[in-house]
Amino acid sequence: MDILVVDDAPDTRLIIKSVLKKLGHNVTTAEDGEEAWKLLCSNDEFQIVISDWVMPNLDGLGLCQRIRNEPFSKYTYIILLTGMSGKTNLISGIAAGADDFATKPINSEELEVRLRSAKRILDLEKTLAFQNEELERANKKLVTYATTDGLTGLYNRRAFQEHLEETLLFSRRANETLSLLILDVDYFKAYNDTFGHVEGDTALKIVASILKENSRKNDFVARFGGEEFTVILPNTNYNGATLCAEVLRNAIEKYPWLERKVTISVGVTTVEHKRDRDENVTEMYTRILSEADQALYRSKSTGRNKVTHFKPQA
Ligand SMILES: Nc1nc2c(ncn2[C@@H]2O[C@H](COP(=O)(O)OP(=O)(O)OP(=O)(O)O)[C@@H](O)[C@H]2O)c(=O)[nH]1
Repeated sequence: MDILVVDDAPDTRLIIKSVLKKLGHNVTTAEDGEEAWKLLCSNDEFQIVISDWVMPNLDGLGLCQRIRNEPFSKYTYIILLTGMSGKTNLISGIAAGADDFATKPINSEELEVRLRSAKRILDLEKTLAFQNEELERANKKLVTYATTDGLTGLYNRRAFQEHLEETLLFSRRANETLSLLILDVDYFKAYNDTFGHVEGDTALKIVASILKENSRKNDFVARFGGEEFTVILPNTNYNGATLCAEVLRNAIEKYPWLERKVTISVGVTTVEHKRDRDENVTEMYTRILSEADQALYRSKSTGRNKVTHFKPQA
């Protein structure tokens, strides 16, 4: 193991170093807590620190506290050396973060036994750290699976609803305008029927990447389901939303489609947070989705490949 020995007495440093070397460890020495601290900060390989208690500059207790307050990537096992006796010292040593104690003068057998128990603890720490990392990785994967659409890689409907509800609440609090687009591929049943489902899937993937590429970083692009997509436009007013929708519609129309030109119809709604003061978030969500949907229906029924903004009934 890599061990840092800290003691202001040169004799003690030498004795401990030679005992540890005989036991097969790599040893570095420091004259006091400050020197030890510098070494620890520049080298994260030290697994164990064996430190004297009373030293000039920074003593053993102070060194312990610094190590415990610093989020080193790996656990450092600390053995405090002491000529002192009595419970009070032991308690303050443990409170400062020491793992074990050894009394001076050093006895090589005692040190060997204490290092064996240190190794057990360090191995356990390593296993725990590994398991934690694995858990974190698995959690991240789960979150990604739960919020991502498998075919297009866009956010899925669940993530969309969650994000829209959050954005609605935020925009209402901040009194900001927000817009929502619903985009639906035109005559997609015919596309599938003519070219098959695999080609249909490819077309949906292309549509998804065009939407993503032509949206701003803050816009939230999702696959709502089937051949239907949604884009949340935070802090965007009526004119801005119409412009964004036109950009997306146009980008899809202009794409050099191989099989057959694909177009989309778009429904747009803009939330000003005037009519909805008393609504809860689910009511707001349902209302604005329905508004965008009504606008989409108008785009479909008046020719497709067009953008329609929702107009509230007078
Ligand atoms: N290839 C493929 N097709 C899908 C997927 N999800 C939905 N579809 C198809 O999309 C088609 C949607 O058809 P409709 O709802 O009738 O709408 P449309 O033919 O696009 O007509 P309009 O929307 O009125 O222009 C259906 O044939 C679905 O099977 C998918 O993941 N992959």
